Amino acid sequence: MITISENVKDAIFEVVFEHSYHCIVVVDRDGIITHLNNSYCQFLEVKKEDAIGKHVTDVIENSRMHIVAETGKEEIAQLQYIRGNHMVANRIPVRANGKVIGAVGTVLFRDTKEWVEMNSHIKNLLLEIEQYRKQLKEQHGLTYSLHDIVGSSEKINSIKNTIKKVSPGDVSVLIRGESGTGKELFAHSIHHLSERHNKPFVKVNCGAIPENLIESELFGYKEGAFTDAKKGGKPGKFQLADGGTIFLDEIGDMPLNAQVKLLRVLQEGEVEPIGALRPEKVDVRVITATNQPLEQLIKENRFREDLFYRINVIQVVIPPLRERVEDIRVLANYILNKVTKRTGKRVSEIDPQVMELFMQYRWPGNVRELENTIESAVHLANSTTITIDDLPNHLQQESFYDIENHTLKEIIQRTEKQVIERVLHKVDGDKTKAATLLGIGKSSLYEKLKKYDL
Ligand SMILES: Nc1ncnc2c1ncn2[C@@H]1O[C@H](COP(=O)(O)OP(=O)(O)OP(=O)(O)O)[C@@H](O)[C@H]1O
Repeated sequence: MITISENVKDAIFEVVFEHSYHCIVVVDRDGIITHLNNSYCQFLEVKKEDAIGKHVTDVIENSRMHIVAETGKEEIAQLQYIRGNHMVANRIPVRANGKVIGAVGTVLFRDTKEWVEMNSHIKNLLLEIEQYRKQLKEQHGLTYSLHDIVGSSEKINSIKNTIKKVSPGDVSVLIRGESGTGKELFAHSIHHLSERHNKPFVKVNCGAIPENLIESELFGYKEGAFTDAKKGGKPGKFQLADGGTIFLDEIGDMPLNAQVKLLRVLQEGEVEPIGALRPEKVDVRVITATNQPLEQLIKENRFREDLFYRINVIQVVIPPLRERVEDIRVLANYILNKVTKRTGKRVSEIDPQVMELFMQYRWPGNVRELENTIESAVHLANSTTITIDDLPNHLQQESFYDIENHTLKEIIQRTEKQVIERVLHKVDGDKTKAATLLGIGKSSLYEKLKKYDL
């Protein structure tokens, strides 16, 4: 390991601190300024010797440095209004031997002009990227492939293998699974791996189209077919997907009359637009998805049995997230990475306690719910780690009392362990303060720390 002598360290500090164009301030644990660089002095129009030794709030407007020095929670890219300007401030706690001993603050843009210029530059770049994305999507009509399906469980790997086998060719695939399990993602992947990959992928949510419009949406209409019909008519989703794949989501919600027409497409390869004199040929692969018990709908005469056999040539069943707990860790980290890249927030970790909660929770909304939970936690997080406090209340509570899988004793012990961990975190590991807050004796706290290996 290379060791750097104290002299060299001082020289580096001098260059970074004094010759930086950014404004830098350092405070101690009580919020007293110990260092203020020349850039900051000039900007504030204060003399260094007058500022050092004063409380930071007496020298810098709207400062929160003293708060960061107390809580130990960093604050990144926060707007701070100083001397008539909106600045971007970063406040980072300084720790020694595990304790917060102060904080360093930097201000990135000394005037709004620099800031506005930088902002509009970034906005332009983002717009450009968005434009390219749109073009790509228009050309290919799809966004996901098998590589985007994350998971390490046996179940997911076996589904991926099935997908690889059935993707080439035109066989119809029925994808079943609860909401948010990734049915659309798998449908995209099948298209991506098929010979049709550079032709359109068209998604139709059968549950979202009013019953009286579904036929014209799916099969189109001809000019003059009805009073409000557009001049020149309108192609249906099947015509738009010609040569490619149509993904019929929520197929169980399709009305019976549209089911008859769909069967015809599957049997004859023909669609009949409303008002057309004769059917039109289309070449479309059909992938369907549902969360409904189609067999039950057949018994109730709400779904055609002959259609069921046509769409159900290959069936892919995606298990709910709670039945493949092994995927949760890898999915959560993948989603965290995706969200932070998109938002630019510096949150890089998920607290082990949170991960434990994620593994216990039942995830009724599956991967979509996990995505939403992590996205909101990233926005709420005050540090680089997602903690329990950043999670929605219902999740904290429900997972605390998972009565189906744990005895009362286990729940009480886990609750006790989690409460102690949270209190210790709050008081920065100070055991005396923790015992007082918990209302127990210090020796009792030590016993519990030993018991729970904390
Ligand atoms: N295995 C996975 N790896 C990565 N992302 C996933 C995975 N499964 C689901 N997702 C993500 O979860 C979200 C929900 O997935 P998707 O829309 O495909 O679910 P769905 O089953 O079609 O839901 P619904 O039935 O409500 O339409 C999407 O943002 C998707 O990218």
